[in-house]
Amino acid sequence: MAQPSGPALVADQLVKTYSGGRGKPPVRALDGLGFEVRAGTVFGLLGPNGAGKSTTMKILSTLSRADSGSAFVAGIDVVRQPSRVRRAIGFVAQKPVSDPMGTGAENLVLAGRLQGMSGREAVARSRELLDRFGLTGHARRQVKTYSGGMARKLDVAIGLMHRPQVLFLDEPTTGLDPEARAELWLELERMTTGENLTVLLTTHYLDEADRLADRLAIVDHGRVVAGGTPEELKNGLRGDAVVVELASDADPFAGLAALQRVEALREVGGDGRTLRGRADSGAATLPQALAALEAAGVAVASATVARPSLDDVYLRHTGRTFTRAQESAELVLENAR
Ligand SMILES: Nc1ncnc2c1ncn2[C@@H]1O[C@H](COP(=O)(O)OP(=O)(O)OP(=O)(O)O)[C@@H](O)[C@H]1O
Repeated sequence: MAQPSGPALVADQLVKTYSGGRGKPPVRALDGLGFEVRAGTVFGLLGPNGAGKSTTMKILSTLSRADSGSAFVAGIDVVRQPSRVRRAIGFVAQKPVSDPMGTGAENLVLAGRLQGMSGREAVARSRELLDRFGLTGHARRQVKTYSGGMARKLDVAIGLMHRPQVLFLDEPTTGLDPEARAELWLELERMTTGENLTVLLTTHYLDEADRLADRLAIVDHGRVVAGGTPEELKNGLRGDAVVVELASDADPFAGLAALQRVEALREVGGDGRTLRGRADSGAATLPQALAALEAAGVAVASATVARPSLDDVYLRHTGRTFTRAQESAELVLENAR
């Protein structure tokens, strides 16, 4: 039975092994992966290529079956009632689904009709979505004339035609230029507030996860290695970096001694005229650090506070930087071809 008050998505102890093919060992794509997503929120699965994000999405959207474990969408068991799950979800795959020869409006209406909407209903909903995604002026143009960003927005609109409760977005901005990415982010933010949707998003862009996801699971080798809001994950690293550049005539030793007296600052150290420390709240500690330096008569040239990034979080939980993990995953895929 559906449990509207429960989590919108549940993945519990999912295991999935693919046969490696022709003498190669099997691939354990999921190794006990689990998470829960609250209704009306955006949940991000963040991990490099091959981490198991798409496999998870396929299992939750009934396109694939787990070897063991369970999964529920809007309280519905994906194995027991797959057709009910399909009605409750929209799926925006990495590859475009629209017909390039059809217009934007035709594609939307067709998608609505395929989902069982009446002609009138489909036209009304398509107009609403064209407007929401800023495509009204292009509704009568063939999709083959659309830019990458416009085609992507249309794909998302197609996924939303039947007003799903849960939308799956598989790497929505891969392949888009930075400007089109930023624009799609804005649209996605608007969409989640406007439609009261639950969104499961996979991405290998740290900035995308940081910007769009209310909560995140960092996935590595088929397991969730860390989870929380982007802020919680970054705060888990215990502190912002406070960096002070001293003026050329300042005494670095006096500066160091002054900073060591600031209670909120830990791990104080220096490299030439650059002094640094960590603080739970960099913004609150920076004025104290500057006051301590001034009182000690040490002149400052500049000062900055840097928040820990999701890359730092990734490094902490997987032992390698995200960029490095992504590069080695790409190398493995290259060699497998
Ligand atoms: N149909 C399949 N047959 C064999 N191995 C597969 C299959 N699909 C996925 N895999 C393997 O399972 C692992 C997880 O793949 P998955 O596509 O879920 O990862 P991902 O995190 O979504 O990566 P990507 O960002 O590249 O889509 C990888 O090692 C992949 O090569």
